[in-house]
Amino acid sequence: MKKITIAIDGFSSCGKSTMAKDLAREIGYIYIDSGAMYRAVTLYSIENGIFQGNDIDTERLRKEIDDIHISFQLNPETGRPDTYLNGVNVENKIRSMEVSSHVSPIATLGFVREAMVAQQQAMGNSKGIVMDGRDIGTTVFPDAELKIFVTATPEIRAQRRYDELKAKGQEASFDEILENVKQRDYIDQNREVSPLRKADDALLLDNTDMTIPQQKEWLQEQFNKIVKR
Ligand SMILES: Nc1ncnc2c1ncn2[C@@H]1O[C@H](COP(=O)(O)OP(=O)(O)OP(=O)(O)O)[C@@H](O)[C@H]1O
Ligand SMILES: Nc1ccn([C@@H]2O[C@H](COP(=O)(O)O)[C@@H](O)[C@H]2O)c(=O)n1
Repeated sequence: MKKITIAIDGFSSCGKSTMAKDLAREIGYIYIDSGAMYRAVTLYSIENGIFQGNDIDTERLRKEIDDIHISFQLNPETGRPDTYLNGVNVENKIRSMEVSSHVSPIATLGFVREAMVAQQQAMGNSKGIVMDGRDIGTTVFPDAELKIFVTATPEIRAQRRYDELKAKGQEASFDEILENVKQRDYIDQNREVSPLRKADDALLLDNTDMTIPQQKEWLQEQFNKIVKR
């Protein structure tokens, strides 16, 4: 069967990667979490003194961007890809609130986006890929055969993230998560380069009142429609 490219974009914490990973596993495609790449650049910047408080030393980051190598390796325990930064597994570190609260300003920088988009396009050049993010259907793979744009209310998204952190035994504040979700949405939608927006040819999915199995079934149906055409 011919392989296609699947782009899943949308607001933060709305379930993009949950849907994308499940579909990729079912259909035997590669799954790439593009947000993890921006998170890895952010972690690098935090750990290497590129952040001074909330200020970014953009000139230093520009010089060092080509030294930031991001890769993914399947974790046999979770069955999901873990993110590696310069050869080190940073999957847990990049999900911290510290990284979440610094990532969107890093993702506004044109040279960072250029470097990430080039790597993402190289990962998808043989098709058979499901990639989720903010600009996959608009910039990274504008010719993707299947494009989805996911949304849900900020409150439900914050609640899902809060439940996830609690289930992992991590400290979490619902208000802090809600604030972070709203702030990232604002920065992502209003940046100059590749702002978050629905591609004209993307299908809209509001999953506020959907369960994980329901959204999984919906996505599988959309995939089936495309490949059976
Ligand atoms: N329909 C749903 N109902 C309830 N919980 C959900 C649903 N979809 C996803 N979740 C849960 O919501 C949380 C966020 O989902 P996920 O990480 O897939 O979102 P995301 O859009 O990829 O987030 P981010 O943009 O921050 O990477 C996870 O704990 C996931 O299990
Ligand atoms: N294609 C993308 C993906 C992500 N971002 C930025 O990274 C942040 C973290 O992404 P998550 O998917 O892990 O939430 C996100 O808030 C965006 O600022 C991006 O710009 N483009």
